[in-house]
Amino acid sequence: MTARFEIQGLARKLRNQEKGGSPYLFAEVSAVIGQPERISVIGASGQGKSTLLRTLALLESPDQGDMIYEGVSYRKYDPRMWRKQICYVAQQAVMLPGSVEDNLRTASRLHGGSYDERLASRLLEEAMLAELDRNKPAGDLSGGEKQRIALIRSMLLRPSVLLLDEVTSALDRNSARAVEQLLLRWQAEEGGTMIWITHDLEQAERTSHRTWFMSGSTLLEDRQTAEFFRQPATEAGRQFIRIPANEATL
Ligand SMILES: Nc1ncnc2c1ncn2[C@@H]1O[C@H](COP(=O)(O)OP(=O)(O)OP(=O)(O)O)[C@@H](O)[C@H]1O
Repeated sequence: MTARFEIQGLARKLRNQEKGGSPYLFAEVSAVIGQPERISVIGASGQGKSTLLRTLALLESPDQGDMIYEGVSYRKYDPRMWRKQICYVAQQAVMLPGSVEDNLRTASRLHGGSYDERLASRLLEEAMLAELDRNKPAGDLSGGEKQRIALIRSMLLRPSVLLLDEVTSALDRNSARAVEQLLLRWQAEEGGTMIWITHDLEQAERTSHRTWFMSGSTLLEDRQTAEFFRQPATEAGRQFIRIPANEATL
């Protein structure tokens, strides 16, 4: 089977390397995504998770390695076309100028697609934003509202790979659960891949089949989620999810 999305030996160098330390924020990151998948990305703060996802979306350039989407290297892609397929949703949502409605429409317009009004209304409702005044200036929204509008704005592009950077971090528990359900439904219907950074390990277990654990400047474990949480393969993984070494094999 041809891989849909393949990452080969991806590396990002540190701009200011500390003496004696690794010259890389991350290196030798390789993975194959052969079919639509739900992947969670976990690891301690500062391991380069956001930078990895931003690199996958070509918002930053890799210093080494390759990324191949449906058989074509990123080097041969128009970055705009790449980002339409592989779309990054930031933790700190940035609103475009104008109203909520302008924000929802602009992404489709910028990417040369048509605006799907019905899908927009459905996603707003599922994200518990049905009552939101779409004429309101987007800059006046709360942090949690902005986060959901930014997510929906990206989903309206129907990307094949959705890169989610802690997209429920500003939400209360009910809204976060609603967004989880929205994303799970979307993935089941659209058949796309989600790669989702989260610091909420229960959320990772609930929402993903596969887990990437970043540690020691690389993708240290790439495992089925259930297996990873039952028995990490590395001491760093065990410590991260706090399983004592003598219990991990039980
Ligand atoms: N090329 C680079 N050189 C030096 N520092 C960098 C580079 N790219 C990113 N950083 C810094 O490295 C740190 C970790 O990056 P990043 O935000 O990707 O980690 P993270 O694992 O997502 O962290 P968190 O879980 O706290 O969000 C950040 O302080 C970031 O500014």
